[in-house]
Amino acid sequence: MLESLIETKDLTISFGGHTAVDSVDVQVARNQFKSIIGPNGAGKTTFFNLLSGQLTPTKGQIFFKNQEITKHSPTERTRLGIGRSFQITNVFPNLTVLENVRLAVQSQAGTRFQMLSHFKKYKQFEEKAEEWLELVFLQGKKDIPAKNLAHGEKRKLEIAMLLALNTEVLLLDEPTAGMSLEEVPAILEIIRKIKLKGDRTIVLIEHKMDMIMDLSDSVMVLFNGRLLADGAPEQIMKNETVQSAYLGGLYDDSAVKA
Ligand SMILES: Nc1ncnc2c1ncn2[C@@H]1O[C@H](COP(=O)(O)OP(=O)(O)OP(=O)(O)O)[C@@H](O)[C@H]1O
Repeated sequence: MLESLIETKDLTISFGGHTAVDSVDVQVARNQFKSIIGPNGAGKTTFFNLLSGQLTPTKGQIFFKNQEITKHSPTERTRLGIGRSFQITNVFPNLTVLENVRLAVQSQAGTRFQMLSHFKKYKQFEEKAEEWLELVFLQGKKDIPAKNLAHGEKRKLEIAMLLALNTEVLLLDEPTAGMSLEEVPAILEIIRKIKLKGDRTIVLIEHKMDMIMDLSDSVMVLFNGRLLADGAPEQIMKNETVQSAYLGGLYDDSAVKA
């Protein structure tokens, strides 16, 4: 039995009369790659917002390493080890790509570097930032202002900034959203590299099914806020309830084809 790193129990949130996430019991094991799929409006992003602390549930609980974190703020959760991909709004547009990542490195460094001189510290932060930029294929762009990056490059920068926080868990919300088709393989490659390092637990929301099948150890399906299925990718694809939800005309199937 894999150790469960994140666990939700009866996790529920309602907005007015609408229950966006409805009694979800789910477990994510340490170093597992788990994907969340489901039609538009199924509750995927809301579920993420509950995990990362942007939203507080109406009912139910969230545990991280067996500690209840249901009421913890987003900052506390990041400190504990749950990181969520930065949105473009968290990027300083006028700072260079390298400076943005260096600041993220610095923000998690805490007191570890206190003994070093200011200059040495700065150098170490910068070297670490360069490593992350190399991993996301942005080393060639490190000296340009973040605002001058193309959309796909900004998404790579967000991933580098998330990696720089060194959290055990990475919550990735549609990293390929809004990208041109040519940009998608690079993102897939970056995520595969992170997975292969083997030291992170990754939860991914994606509409691209080939990517889900390629990367996931486990897939959970949300439908109308409810957990419809949860299991190995091949099982999920064979699951009749999932098939009828996806293929039975209950929703726009562009998500499956994409
Ligand atoms: N703050 C909010 N206030 C009211 N309703 C909300 C709020 N956030 C989400 N919802 C509703 O909850 C439902 C789930 O939305 P959510 O964005 O989580 O779906 P999703 O599965 O991520 O969809 P998509 O694939 O389109 O991103 C939707 O009906 C949405 O309108």
